[in-house]
Amino acid sequence: MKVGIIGSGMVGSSAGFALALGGGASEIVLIDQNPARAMAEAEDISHAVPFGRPVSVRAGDYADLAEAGVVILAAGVSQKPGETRLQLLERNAEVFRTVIGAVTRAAPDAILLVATNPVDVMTHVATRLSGLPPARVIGSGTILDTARFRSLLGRHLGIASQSVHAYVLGEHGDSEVLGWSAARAGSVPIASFAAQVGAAITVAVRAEIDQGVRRAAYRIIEGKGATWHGIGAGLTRIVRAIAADEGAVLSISTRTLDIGGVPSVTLSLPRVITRSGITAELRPELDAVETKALAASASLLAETEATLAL
Ligand SMILES: NC(=O)C1=CN([C@@H]2O[C@H](COP(=O)(O)OP(=O)(O)OC[C@H]3O[C@@H](n4cnc5c(N)ncnc54)[C@H](O)[C@@H]3O)[C@@H](O)[C@H]2O)C=CC1
Ligand SMILES: CC(=O)C(=O)O
Repeated sequence: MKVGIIGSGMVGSSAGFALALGGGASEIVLIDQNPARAMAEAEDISHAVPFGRPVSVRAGDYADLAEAGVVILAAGVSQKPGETRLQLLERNAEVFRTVIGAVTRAAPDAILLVATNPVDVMTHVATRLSGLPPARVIGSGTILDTARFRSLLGRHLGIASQSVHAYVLGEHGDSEVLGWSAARAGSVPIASFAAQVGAAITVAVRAEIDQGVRRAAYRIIEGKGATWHGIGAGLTRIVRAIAADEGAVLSISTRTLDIGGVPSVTLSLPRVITRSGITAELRPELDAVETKALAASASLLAETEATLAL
């Protein structure tokens, strides 16, 4: 499957690198408003290919997206230290106004996979500007927050993060909701598993993991200016699910109807993803606190969407 990547900065190039090594693509086309950057990243990534599996990696223009199965959107500005994701909206909506039409004209059958922040609202923007069905316009959403949650829970419990089944819901941002009440390790509810291995999830542990997930981007941006490896791998996971028609359940963002009293808003829930895009969505069982927090996250995102003239 051909995969296009618009925006060959840290996120786009990390996704290209992870895709080249991690499978899912037979051809990767990197595009950037700075063609020299796209060419340099494509050349650098292509030098990793002999250590992995065969895949063509090159820089290109929009015409080179013809017959792409997925186009990743990673163009735009990222947060400065202390800046929230939502503060990027106006600048990145302007970028999408120039990019989305060019992508859909060149690759009308591609699934759009949005990474640019604020990713939920940018997925809404991409859906409106492209006119594509929401099932084919997917935001990476909370796939990264879910990975952070699983990683910290796995570390606390002394097990592989792959054996933790837990999701972060709602906004990929400050109002996100950690789904503690539905979390499982193996097939066991997380509190029971924690008690059985002598690693109780106390109020303090829970608060530390919550902040570990919710504040991760701020900490990393403070230390190295931006985040890119986690999202590069997360985008690759989504592309693989599409390319292999997996039916994987991933926490990803798309248009969501009737959530927390909000009729329509773009946010993350666990969703089934196949070659056709999103084919089903799951409403996890939440306790009263989580239900209220998800409603607040949905309202905040809907209010933000409403500020846009599209
Ligand atoms: N969804 C997620 O979980 C994450 C999202 N991000 C977001 O991804 C986006 C990209 O971040 P970085 O790669 O770190 O930024 P970056 O500044 O390294 O790269 C952005 C690239 O976009 C290009 N670009 C800008 N306007 C363009 C246009 N009109 N057409 C083509 N290319 C254009 C720039 O030339 C630049 O190379 C940001 O919005 C950031 O907040 C970052 C990390 C995680
Ligand atoms: C930057 C960003 O959105 C993240 O790392 O979560």
